[in-house]
Parts: sequence; C-alpha cells; structure tokens
Amino acid sequence: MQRKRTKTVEDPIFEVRDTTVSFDMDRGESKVLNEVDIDVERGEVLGVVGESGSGKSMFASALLNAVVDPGQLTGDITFYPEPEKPVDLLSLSQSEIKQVRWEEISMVFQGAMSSFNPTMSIRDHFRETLAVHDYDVEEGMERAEDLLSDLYLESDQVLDSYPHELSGGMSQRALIALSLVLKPEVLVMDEPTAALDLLMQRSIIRLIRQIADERDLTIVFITHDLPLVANLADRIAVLYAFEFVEVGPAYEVLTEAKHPYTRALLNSTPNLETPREQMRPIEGAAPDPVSVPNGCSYHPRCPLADATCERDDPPLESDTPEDGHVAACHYVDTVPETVPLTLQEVKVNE
Ligand SMILES: Nc1ncnc2c1ncn2[C@@H]1O[C@H](COP(=O)(O)OP(=O)(O)OP(=O)(O)O)[C@@H](O)[C@H]1O
Repeated sequence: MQRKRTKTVEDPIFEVRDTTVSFDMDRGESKVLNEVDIDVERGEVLGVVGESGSGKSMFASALLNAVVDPGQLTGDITFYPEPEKPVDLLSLSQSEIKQVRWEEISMVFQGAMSSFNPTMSIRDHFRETLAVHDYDVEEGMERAEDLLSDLYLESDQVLDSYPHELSGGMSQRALIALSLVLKPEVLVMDEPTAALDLLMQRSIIRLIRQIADERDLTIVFITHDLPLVANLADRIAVLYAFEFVEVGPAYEVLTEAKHPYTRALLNSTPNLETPREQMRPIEGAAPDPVSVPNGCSYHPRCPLADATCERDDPPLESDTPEDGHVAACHYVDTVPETVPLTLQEVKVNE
C-alpha cells in the first residue's frame, strides 16, 4: 500500500478531544494529561515524543481506555474502525472495551518479558490469544508464522520456545507479532524498543515501518527518543507537561520546529543518528503535575518567556492550518532567531 503522506488529518481513526487524566493526590489534583486535542490519521505512523514524566504513557492508556485506577479519564475519544462509523471509546462497557483492545486497537509496551507468561510457550500465547477472541486458531497460527517470518524470526523455533529462551530483541519482536495476530487496525507502542541496544532498536524500527506499510496499519509510537522516530513517523506530536505543544509532519517538525521546547529537544542531539546516551539534557526540570506553571507551562525554561507567557496559556494553532503544523507558543515568529537549530544534518524520509 502507498502510505498516506497527508499533512492534515483527512480520515481520522482517532479523534481525541479535551481529554484529561487526573489523580486525586494528597498534595492536590494531579492532571497527568491536560485537556489534549489531537487526531490520528488512518494509516499513518504518529510519533509521540516527550521527556520522561510528560504524560506519554497516560496518552497511550487513554487511547485504549485503559487508565489504571484511581486515575480518572475524561473527555471524548472517538475511534473510527471504519470511516464514518464512530465508536465512543469512553462509553463502552468493560466487555465491549475488552473486545476492542487487541482485536481493533492493540498495544506493545516496553519489556516483552513482563507481557509473556513465563510458564507458557510462545506458541501457547498465540493459540490462547486466538481462542479467547474466538478466532480460528489454525488459520491464526498461519498468520502468526507469517508475522514472525516478516520480523525475521525462525517461526517454528520461536513458537516452540519459552519466553526466557529468547533474547530481548527476539522476545520484543515475538510480542509485536502477537499484538498483530488478531489483525488490529491500530497498534499503540509505548517505548517498545527502549530496553534494546541501538542496533536492535534501529532494525526493529525498520521492521515496524515495513509492517505498517504492508498491512495498512495505523501506529501510535510513543518514545522519549526523538532521533528514533525520525525515520519512522509520518507526523510527530510533542508532549510537554501533559499537553501537546507541537504537532506536524515529521520532516517539518524536525527541520523547522516551531516550539522552543521542540527546538531544545532537537538541539540536545548533535544529529539524528546520535545515540540517546550522548544527548545533552535540556536545562531546567520538567514540571510536577501537581504544580504546573501558570500561562505557558514551558515559560520557566524558555528563553523567550515574558509576562504574557507567564499569564496566558497559548493555544495549539497556526496561521496556516492547511500545513498541518501547529505549535502552542505566543512567539512562533521569533522562535527561529532566538533558538537557532544546531542540528548539522537531518536525514529523514521526506
Ligand atoms: N498511579 C499514578 N498515580 C499518580 N500519578 C501517576 C500515576 N502513574 C503515573 N503518574 C504520574 O503521571 C505523570 C505522567 O506519567 P507517564 O507515565 O504518562 O509519563 P511518561 O511520559 O510516559 O514518562 P516515562 O517516559 O518516564 O514513562 C508522571 O508525573 C507520573 O508520576
């Protein structure tokens, strides 16, 4: 399939509106996802990037209506398994949501080992998943073998193994195959390669891209590793302090970032091939969810901040919305001069 490279979202598979995740803490209300709005285009790979603790995992859980107790998920999340067939994700019953998860929206989290049952072979994991969802097991196992081969695994050998017999890279690929065996529309991946070495991460990223292209999948790929998504994502959404501060086509975000935070993130890596370990941290600390600064939440770390930024929270918008590149900053026009990009080279697929 030819991948969609639309700049704006024309055929959304998710419409996320005014969506908040909050926890009642002794210290006060903690909003760990704060009234976010975003659309996900059918068939795209959306990279969601942000520092540790910025709310990335909360966003992933929200898309699956799987926020853990006592977290409160509010707002509207509409899922379109097919165009013009909206499903209101937050009003589904427990049994309805269980069916949507895995069958329509599947997920892969960091650390495959904790997702597998150590006493069951990989084959039994596939068989059980197919049987629980009333799929034809024999037909499904053929698909499992294809998926494993597509991920460059010896399917028979892997299926006969127990989780502890596989290396980190093999088990993470086996988990990706398992997450796709029910032919979901969407795959939500939360730091799926974080525990692996750089070479294995890059090779898995290439495989994910290939599988997304071949199988017409929508992928929401969540990471704190901006260089990692550069070659994977069609669009990039940047989270800062539990809100999206910039969203746009990947190439534009990487080469003409509009938000000072995105530019600081880009400047923290000499080039997009740099291992994360060599990245320089951005000065200042990410906000605590109980005491997010007033106005623009980035203002305490921002070289452009003035009284307006301390007072008013800028909307996520653009003067040219047809470009599909929006940022939440009062001073988008002056950002390029004030925070020049130091990246030497951007090698991404335009
Ligand atoms: N059960 C909980 N109760 C209260 N706060 C929580 C709970 N789980 C997470 N948080 C807080 O929610 C905020 C966002 O967490 P989240 O896991 O989404 O961040 P993240 O961007 O995925 O970070 P990381 O990359 O470190 O996983 C953090 O401040 C975290 O401390």
